[in-house]
Amino acid sequence: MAAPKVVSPGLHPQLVKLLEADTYQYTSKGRGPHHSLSYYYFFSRAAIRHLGSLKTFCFLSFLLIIAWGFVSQRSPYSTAAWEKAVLQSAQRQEGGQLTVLVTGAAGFVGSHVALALKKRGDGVVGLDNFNDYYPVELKRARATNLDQAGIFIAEGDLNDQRFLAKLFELVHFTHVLHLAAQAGVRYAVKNPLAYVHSNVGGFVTLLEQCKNSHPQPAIVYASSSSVYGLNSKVPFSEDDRTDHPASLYAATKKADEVLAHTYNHIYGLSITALRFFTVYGPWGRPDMAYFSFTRNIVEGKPITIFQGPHAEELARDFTFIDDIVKGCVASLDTALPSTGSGGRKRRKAQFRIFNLGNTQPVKVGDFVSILEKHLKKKAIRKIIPMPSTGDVMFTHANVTRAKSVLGYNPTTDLNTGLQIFVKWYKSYYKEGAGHGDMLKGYKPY
Ligand SMILES: O=C(O)[C@H]1O[C@H](OP(=O)(O)OP(=O)(O)OC[C@H]2O[C@@H](n3ccc(=O)[nH]c3=O)[C@H](O)[C@@H]2O)[C@H](O)[C@@H](O)[C@@H]1O
Repeated sequence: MAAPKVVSPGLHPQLVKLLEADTYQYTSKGRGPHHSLSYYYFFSRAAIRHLGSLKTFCFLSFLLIIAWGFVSQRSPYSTAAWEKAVLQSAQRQEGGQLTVLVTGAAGFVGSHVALALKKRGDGVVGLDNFNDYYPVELKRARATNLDQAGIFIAEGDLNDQRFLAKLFELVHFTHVLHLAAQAGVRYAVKNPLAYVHSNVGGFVTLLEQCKNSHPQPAIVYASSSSVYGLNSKVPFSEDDRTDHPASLYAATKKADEVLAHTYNHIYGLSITALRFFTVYGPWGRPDMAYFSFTRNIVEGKPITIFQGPHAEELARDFTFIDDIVKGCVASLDTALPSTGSGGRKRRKAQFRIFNLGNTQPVKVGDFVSILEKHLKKKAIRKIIPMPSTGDVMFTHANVTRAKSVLGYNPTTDLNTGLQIFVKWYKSYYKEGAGHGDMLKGYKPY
């Protein structure tokens, strides 16, 4: 088939020839190497035909150059300064053995573990999209702490393949600690697709990147106690059923576990899932009950305490952040290397699942009493029926496996942990410290 003949006023004949050849390649034989040039050519020709002058063509070209400059400005990861910051952050110090990409590094657990790794000399690069699920100022403040410790957080979305590819091209990560997620059980009713986007789409994009890397990193990632769903066998053990989730959030975390298994099975990625049990502590998440209850008690506002269908109290195996950090670090240290290369596994790779809980469930009413004691203020308690937004009645971790393989041994009871949290909360939000308005207008889900 012959290429269509076109009239192109104002263009050099050589250029016309090149463009027409390329246009032909694009329209009749699939995508040619210069197809964006062809789009531009068609667009320009149409403009010239309709507006009728070379001046118009020049003006459009000028606009295109400005627009291109704007687009490339919006990709911070294409700058030399960005690359330098990533490389510096990835440098190991004396005593450091690992080079770790921490996703969700501006988040609660991510910021704590990133600091712990950096402190012992590991190379650490953070990744976070700084979404506004809860006040971004708190994430920025955590990022400032990391920055002061020499940890750079690359800002971008996990679903952005180019962004991930660029990071992995610059740094050979030995490990990925994947903690970025759309968190929160109840918010999933309001915005289910945010969970699918981050927890499923983002996770698969990351796994794809890891599988394609040479060498492949070992992956440790955050699952959740919520995968036990309606399980009634206590305490929860890793081999218990996890096929009856009570929330869409839990369903996406369960999806992560099965997706992880697939990538381990086909591509030889070494993968460890950590089922966290209601983690709390300083620099925590404002959407969680310990944080939002504290705020309401301090401000003299009522708190809502959920109750089961037969007036039973709900209970959680609240776990202090320092214990979780130790569990994460031990998981990284005991992770075996991945075994795949070039899209195939060479041999079977490590696949592990651990509960990281405190092993001592506490009823929500008792947990509020401990808060009252440390805040030296009574809560205005409103007992309401548990809404049908995905909560489960209780959680309780069996950590035998984590104990024997990771040496995991939770040591902070709820009384001590909440005392530490309240101390942090008061110092952080005190008047005049610049953080007073950080949560203004924010309502947890
Ligand atoms: O362990 C987990 O897997 C999960 O722990 C928490 O989820 P949750 O246990 O629901 O934590 P909170 O939202 O802090 O709730 C703690 C307890 O307070 C109760 N609650 C919460 C909010 C409220 O207004 N009233 C109330 O009684 C909840 O039902 C729950 O029993 C986290 O939010 C999840 O991201 C995490 O995956």
